[in-house]
Amino acid sequence: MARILIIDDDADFRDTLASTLESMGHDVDVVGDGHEGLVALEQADVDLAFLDYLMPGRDGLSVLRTLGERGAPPKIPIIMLTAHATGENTIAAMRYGAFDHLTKPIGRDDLAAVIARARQAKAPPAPTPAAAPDGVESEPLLVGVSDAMRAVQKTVGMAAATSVPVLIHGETGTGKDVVARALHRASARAAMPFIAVNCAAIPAELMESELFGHRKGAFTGAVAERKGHFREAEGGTLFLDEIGDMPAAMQAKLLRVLQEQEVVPVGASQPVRVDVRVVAASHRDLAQRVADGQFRADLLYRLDVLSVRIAPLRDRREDIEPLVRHFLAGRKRIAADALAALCAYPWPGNVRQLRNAIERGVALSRTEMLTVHDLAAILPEHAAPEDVRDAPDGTTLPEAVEALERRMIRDALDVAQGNRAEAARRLGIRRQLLYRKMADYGLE
Ligand SMILES: Nc1ncnc2c1ncn2[C@@H]1O[C@H](COP(=O)(O)OP(=O)(O)OP(=O)(O)O)[C@@H](O)[C@H]1O
Repeated sequence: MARILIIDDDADFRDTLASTLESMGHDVDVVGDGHEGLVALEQADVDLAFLDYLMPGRDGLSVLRTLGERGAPPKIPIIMLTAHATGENTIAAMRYGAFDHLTKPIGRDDLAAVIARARQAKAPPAPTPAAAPDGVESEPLLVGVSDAMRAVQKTVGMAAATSVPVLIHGETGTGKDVVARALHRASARAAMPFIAVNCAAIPAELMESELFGHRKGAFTGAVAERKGHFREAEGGTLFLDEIGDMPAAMQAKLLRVLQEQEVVPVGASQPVRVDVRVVAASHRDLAQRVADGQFRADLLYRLDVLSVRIAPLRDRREDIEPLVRHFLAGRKRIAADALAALCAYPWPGNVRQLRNAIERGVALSRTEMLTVHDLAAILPEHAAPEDVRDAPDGTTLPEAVEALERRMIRDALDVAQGNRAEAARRLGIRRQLLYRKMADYGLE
């Protein structure tokens, strides 16, 4: 049995949660706003608390934040509850020391599970009291509602309260850069620079000077002093993308910088101290690169203090709809069948490909609603299933016929190398009909 505090302004929700918890054998205290909640958290002798996010006056985030600023970060696990989880409020809650961030309504099994986890936990890690920027809700950056993306958001929030290195894994286009930026923005370094460097794009011989800088005259072409990305990022975050492509000699130098917290500019005799949080990312399997002798194991351990794994988009299809709406940004609406097709598509290029597809759709469609007809232009590969029996459940006969027609027309045009008269002949239809269908399906 635990003693549990509920802080929520919604009386109905509060009472239902309280009676559920009581029926599970717990002792429950309730308060109805953030001010009382703060007092209760500082004074009451409870084992854990459920804290509502949106409350008039002092909201849940402000309660957590104030505890941190008063130097009394939550000593007990505090579970943030919200009806509207966003990447931003998830990151912010975890950043300020929430034990977990859950969405309402919360079922009995989930309640039991989180209480068990919270009771096993030791004191939650103290968040750094320095304030992150205001307006956490201003610009949604890390969009996604899937369990996989919620886990990423929570890790980003927890990592933001520290300055340790973070290693981000994910296929190309999954959002590694977005995660690194969200981490920086949620951290106490937010007002300082965020510098992103693509290690794969820098020639090996220039990398040392790019990262650590050089003195004037250090080598031919060094006509002026250069600071280098580490020093440009002073006080902030340096994002080293495609770290797996870093040449071996640079890996050794980077390891030393991480160990010593100082860089030696090319041509300089004295090291310069740096205060930089390093976030690295790779689309390669770095453990495999270590096994292949292409990446230093000691550097991997240094970088991989906290890991964030971003799943490919095809493995978190629940994120497609919120991403589509985020990228449309209100410029157009989208028809249900078009959305369903986008959700079914495998997205080998992940979120980047989805974003580009939406941009193309917005540019190429003349109506204010994107329909399934626009998809042929958005996704050139948007093909009908090879066998109509493979069509997703719920496909109607007209949709199946349309998909088949579209594929046959495209194939005939391919075989006829774009010659429409020839394609019409192969299809056994008149040229005018082919033209009309091509226009209907956006195949021109
Ligand atoms: N969760 C997300 N919410 C909003 N936008 C996203 C999200 N994930 C990715 N994007 C968008 O998708 C595009 C690709 O993301 P990003 O550049 O971060 O991918 P990446 O994994 O760093 O790619 P690469 O491996 O090529 O470096 C960007 O335009 C980014 O804004």
